Amino acid sequence: MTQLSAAPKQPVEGARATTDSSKALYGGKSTRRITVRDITTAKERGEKWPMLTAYDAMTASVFDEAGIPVMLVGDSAGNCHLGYETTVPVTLDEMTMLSAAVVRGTSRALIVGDLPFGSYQEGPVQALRSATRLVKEAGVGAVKLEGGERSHRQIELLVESGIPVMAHIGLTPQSVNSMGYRVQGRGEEAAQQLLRDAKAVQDAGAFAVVLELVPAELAAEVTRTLHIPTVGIGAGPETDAQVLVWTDMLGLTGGRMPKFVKKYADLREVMGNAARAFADDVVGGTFPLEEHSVH
Ligand SMILES: Nc1nc(=O)c2c([nH]1)NC[C@@H]1CN(c3ccc(C(=O)N[C@@H](CCC(=O)O)C(=O)O)cc3)CN21
Ligand SMILES: CC(C)C(=O)C(=O)O
Ligand SMILES: [Mg+2]
Repeated sequence: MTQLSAAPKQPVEGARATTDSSKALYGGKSTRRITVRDITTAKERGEKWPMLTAYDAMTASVFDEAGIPVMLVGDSAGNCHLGYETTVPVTLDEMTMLSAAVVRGTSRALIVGDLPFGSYQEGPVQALRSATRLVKEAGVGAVKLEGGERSHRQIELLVESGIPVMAHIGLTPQSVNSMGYRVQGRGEEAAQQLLRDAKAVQDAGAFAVVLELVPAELAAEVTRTLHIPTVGIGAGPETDAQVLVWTDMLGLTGGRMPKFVKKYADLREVMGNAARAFADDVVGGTFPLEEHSVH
């Protein structure tokens, strides 16, 4: 991480207190990495927390310094970072490389690596082999996989083996070819299935569960029912945590956004303007100037 080492790894004492977006989770003092246990006890204290995706070391270092306590190396890297249409083609090799970069770019956040499609569906042994790569080669502190009841055996073996698991139920994008991108849990039967999925992943030992694109009232009920934290995306305001895809919330993704996205900046415009200004300068001969030149 030589390129990034110019930025202080351990922020100077005092500077952090006012800028930290998650003081409570960090206890306002510790410089060690957040652990799964910190996340669990946050629910007992009634603290909400933010999670963002990250796919590279530099972006992750920005969020780490901003005090984001948990980062997900999401397989949304497929469409947000690698140029695929969906998350389906993403490979375990790609997730390992991106996860390693995010771990190198951070010193405080808990890093969760997403297991990509095809790396755990064969069964618990395949799941353990894949998760072990993310833990050993990339250094993630936890992994995430999609599916409730259908993935409970995978979750059990990973947890037994010492790998913390974040589950993911509701809309599970790796199943886009069979379920589409539709709201899940609407209607009594679908709501009961979501509740069964939530209990199944908790019983299997997951330390947290993502609820994606489910009605707010149902997400609130799941959050009250479970003792593990719920992480919402398009799941209303009552979940214990919220996650957004970083390129969506910073306005870089472009195109039509899902309804649940809040855009906190327009990096697409900022970066486009900068690129156009550079191009104009070069074409017009106003860059470089004398001050940018060596003799
Ligand atoms: N850029 C990006 N942002 C995401 O949040 C995201 C990804 N990519 N890729 C992986 C999954 C896929 N996700 C998606 C994809 C599409 C919709 C979508 O079209 N939602 C509609 C609602 C459809 C309905 O009403 O049933 C919307 O308008 O919100 C939602 C989540 C969430 N994840
Ligand atoms: C949307 C989140 C939960 C995710 O799985 C991803 O970014 O891949
Ligand atoms: Mg994902």
